[in-house]
Amino acid sequence: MLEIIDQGNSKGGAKGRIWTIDPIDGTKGFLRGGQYAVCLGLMVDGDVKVGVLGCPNLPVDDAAPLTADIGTNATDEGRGVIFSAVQGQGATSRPLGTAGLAEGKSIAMKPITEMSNASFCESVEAGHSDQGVAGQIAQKLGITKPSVRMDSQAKYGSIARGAGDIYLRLPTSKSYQEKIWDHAAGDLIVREAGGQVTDVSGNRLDFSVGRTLAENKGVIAAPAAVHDQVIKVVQEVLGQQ
Ligand SMILES: Nc1ncnc2c1ncn2[C@@H]1O[C@H](COP(=O)(O)O)[C@@H](OP(=O)(O)O)[C@H]1O
Ligand SMILES: [Mg+2]
Repeated sequence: MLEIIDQGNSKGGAKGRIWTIDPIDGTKGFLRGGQYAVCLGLMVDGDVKVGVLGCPNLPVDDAAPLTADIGTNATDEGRGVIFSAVQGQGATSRPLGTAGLAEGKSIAMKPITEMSNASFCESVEAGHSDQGVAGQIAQKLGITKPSVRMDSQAKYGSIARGAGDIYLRLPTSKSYQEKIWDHAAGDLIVREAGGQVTDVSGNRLDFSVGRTLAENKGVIAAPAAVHDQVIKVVQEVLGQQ
């Protein structure tokens, strides 16, 4: 078993087929009974081709309102969802219940017609994303609803199915490099659901440079139609830091 685990030592990079797996993403969420995700991504020549997120504590219902304690009151039948996407083929969600896997249905991001009605989705852990800066960005965009804080790539799945609006991950340190297994699946699922996923500078996440997203800082995922508007304000606020 240990030998098999030790085979997961790929350096990543721009050539070949590489699987990323995060068996428990959102470890803190798993420990506190909140959100966590089992994450799988297939990259070919540094491009994400397949993404899968198993979220056992999210409700099956794509339309369930997104709250920090989402899923806690759901029954066993009503809880557990798998998000998946294949490049060029859209994104789906399917129930992951006690009865096994059910049929998938197509998911799409929710259009934001009024920015003031939108809300952010961000990490529970203040050390993973700068919540103070997120507050300033919200204010500049005219967003008044509090951010929904949840652990793991469940955030990507939640905005991809239109339950949430915008996912912000704002660097808390200059040196931290995001890991490819924390983002590969979510990046593809959101883009296939009609979203745009970039770093804080508006550059696409680059999965071709190794085990980390060394060329990127932070993550901004939003419906394609408003992504530029969000990046502009992110840049303004970060420029003032
Ligand atoms: N300083 C930091 N900035 C951003 N992400 C960090 C970080 N330190 C750890 N992480 C990553 O944040 C992930 C959880 O993200 P989130 O806050 O969205 O739930 C962790 O995954 P694991 O829980 O798999 O270790 C870990 O890889
Ligand atoms: Mg992780």
